[in-house]
Amino acid sequence: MGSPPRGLEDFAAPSSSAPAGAGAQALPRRLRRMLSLDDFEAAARRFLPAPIFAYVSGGCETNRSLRANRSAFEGFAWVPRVLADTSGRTLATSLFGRQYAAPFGIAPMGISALSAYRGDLVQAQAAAATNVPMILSGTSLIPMEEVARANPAAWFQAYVPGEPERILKLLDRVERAGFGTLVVTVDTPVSGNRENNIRAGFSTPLRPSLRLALEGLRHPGWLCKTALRTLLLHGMPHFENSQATRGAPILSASVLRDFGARDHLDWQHFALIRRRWKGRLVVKGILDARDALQAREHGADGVILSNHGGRQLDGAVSPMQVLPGVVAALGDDYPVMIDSGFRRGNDVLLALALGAKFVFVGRPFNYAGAVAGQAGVEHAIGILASEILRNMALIGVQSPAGVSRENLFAPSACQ
Ligand SMILES: Cc1cc2nc3c(=O)[nH]c(=O)nc-3n(C[C@H](O)[C@H](O)[C@H](O)COP(=O)(O)O)c2cc1C
Repeated sequence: MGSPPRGLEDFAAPSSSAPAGAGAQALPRRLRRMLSLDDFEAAARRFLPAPIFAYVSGGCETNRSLRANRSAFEGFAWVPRVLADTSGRTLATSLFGRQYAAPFGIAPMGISALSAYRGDLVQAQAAAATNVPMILSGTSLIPMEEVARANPAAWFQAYVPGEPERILKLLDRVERAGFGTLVVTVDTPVSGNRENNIRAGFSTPLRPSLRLALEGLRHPGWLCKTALRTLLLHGMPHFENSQATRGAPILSASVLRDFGARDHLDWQHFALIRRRWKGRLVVKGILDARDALQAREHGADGVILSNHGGRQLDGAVSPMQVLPGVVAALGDDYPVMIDSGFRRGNDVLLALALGAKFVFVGRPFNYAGAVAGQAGVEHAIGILASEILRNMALIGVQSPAGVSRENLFAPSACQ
């Protein structure tokens, strides 16, 4: 213990194509103490005003799904193979015809530029530098055009508006901005009951209050490096990307958001999107194999199994629990991706062993951007990548795609 995490390249076999990120360069001191993704959470808890930390970290109601997302991994165990010569192992992973440097990417997170200075850009640039995918949230605060310029390979996530006309206008804007992959999030017909946010004094838009002001003053690092810097250099942030035109400001006395009703959306709306959107189309927020089949039948190029990080339906099953059934229904070739609760390289490998093609990670990258900007996100990516690379050697496989149920103890238990 005590030594800083070694950079990814130190762990990579010479022939492996690993993300750059936390490579050979000396790490800033504040990052040397970040040995695992959870360390970023502890650092962000200190750095961020309590209402903002609560918004990022929280689930909803009793946090049952939030907890289940972590405990879902407990039921699996590896049976490693030995003397398997893994010296040539690589993290390189193909998805949608593109080779990424690792089998994971950054999940879409709304208002990331509130916790980290230019948060969406920071995530996009870190993803570009390390060659992993990053999904820009539809409730982000930096114009999508700017993020696409910084990372032309970034994906865009939409909470599609309720009216067909507004859906089409948004799609046209996303296409003009240059995004090639659209992710449609479908687990938010209404917002989850985030009473934890209310208790912590958080709302969107943020309402100015004495409590918020005091919290800002008690966190001078965030106040100066994120909040005031943003206001001085870029003005009041707005919801930039929820629709074809700029939306409401993030700080406003009125809590009215301009998203409108979405609980009437159905597969016909999705069919409309498919007809208009010529690029790659991914559905995020699926937990039932029947919905995954519907998505494929309606022309989706892939699905992301997700319970929204435990932020929507409290008690929703963890995606890891339904993954084997969904993969069985869709077959081994269809891109089934997954998120919610992934914190370790081990978690990523478990999902791949059960048939997922790719994993997305949310909160840790948000925390990493908050406490250390782009370098922080790159370091977090490097940590996760090095954990996967190390465990591949310990399990005895050459590539992330090389793990399978055969590497798991009692694989029948996970059907
Ligand atoms: C702060 C925050 C904001 C989020 N905003 C969005 C969003 O705008 N769109 C979306 O599809 N999912 C959103 N999510 C869900 C994530 O994309 C992802 O499903 C979830 O965070 C994965 O769980 P994890 O944080 O445990 O890795 C958000 C999650 C968090 C933590």
